[in-house]
Amino acid sequence: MIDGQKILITRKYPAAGMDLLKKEPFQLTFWEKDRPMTPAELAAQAKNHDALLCTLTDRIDQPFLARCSHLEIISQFAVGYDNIDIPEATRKKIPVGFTPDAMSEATADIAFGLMIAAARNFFFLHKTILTGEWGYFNPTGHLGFELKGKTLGILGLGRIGVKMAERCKSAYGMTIIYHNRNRNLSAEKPLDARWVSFDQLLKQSDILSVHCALTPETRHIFDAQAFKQMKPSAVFINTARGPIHHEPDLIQALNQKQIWGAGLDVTDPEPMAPDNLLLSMENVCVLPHIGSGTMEARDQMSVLAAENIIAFYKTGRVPHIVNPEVLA
Ligand SMILES: NC(=O)C1=CN([C@@H]2O[C@H](COP(=O)(O)OP(=O)(O)OC[C@H]3O[C@@H](n4cnc5c(N)ncnc54)[C@H](O)[C@@H]3O)[C@@H](O)[C@H]2O)C=CC1
Ligand SMILES: O=CC(=O)O
Repeated sequence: MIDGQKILITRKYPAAGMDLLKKEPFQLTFWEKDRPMTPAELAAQAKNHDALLCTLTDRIDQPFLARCSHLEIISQFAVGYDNIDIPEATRKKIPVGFTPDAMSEATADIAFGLMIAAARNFFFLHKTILTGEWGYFNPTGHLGFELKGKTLGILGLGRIGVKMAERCKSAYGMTIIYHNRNRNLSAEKPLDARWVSFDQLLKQSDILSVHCALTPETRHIFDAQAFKQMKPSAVFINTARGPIHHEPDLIQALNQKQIWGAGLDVTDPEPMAPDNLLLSMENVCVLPHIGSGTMEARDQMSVLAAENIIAFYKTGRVPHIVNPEVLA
């Protein structure tokens, strides 16, 4: 039953979901600043609240949970939840909600866009106009490559990976290979996709697009050893989480031409420093974590994050939950 529970809302989230919360008899606290709270601010605020609506810039780690074990629900505005210590929240019996599929199309669009942008040097060539280097049409300068018929390798063929594969198959007739811990049998047939080992994914992909969660297993899975196995003509795309690739190793692989280029929507750390070497490289395109950055996706994320809290207090259930065992 909703009866004046205090909800801490850690950022400015789209009105679509916040209006749903405002219609209920909650006591809402909105953090009005444009920056995230520091860990100390977050813990101090959360101490006086029953529930938290947070996002990937909030560190919900063991020290935070030790201070805030009274929280009744944590509702994450994102599908990725690597900022939350899920085992610890589960031990403390705190249900964690998230917002799956709200941004699958939007994020796949960014992966697809980065693939074309890196294959054709979009960002670097844009800068040559700004610096006055665009002289004449150059028959041999800054040539990219075509995507038709190439092999797309996906690490993590889940909700977003499938959308990326669909785009590449229908636009360019690409061959789809993927690596997951468990095969995605329902996606294999429509995509004509083939499961391969991680090593084979590295060796066979012309475009390698990352769509798995950041976990201890995937952290720095793209390191010097991995890049060495890739084709010198390959493009590496990461729209999942920055720490999945080891940035110094990626820079070295690009410098040594072990791979052809990279398209990144995520970096480690975020934000990336403006003087980062990757930003001056010809075949590299970097975006500031905007995979879910459409009005449609962000509205839907906001609605799902609000609904998770409302449903929890009305029914005891969380429609989109990371740790269902807490409510079992
Ligand atoms: N750039 C952005 O703004 C966005 C980034 N993301 C990131 O994308 C990730 C994926 O999102 P969804 O597709 O919705 O998740 P999902 O759970 O549907 O798909 C992830 C897939 O990765 C596979 N996987 C997990 N661990 C693996 C491993 N060690 N090796 C190989 N495969 C593994 C899973 O089996 C699953 O098929 C999120 O966790 C998030 O970090 C999500 C949304 C927006
Ligand atoms: O990075 C965004 C997310 O939803 O996860």
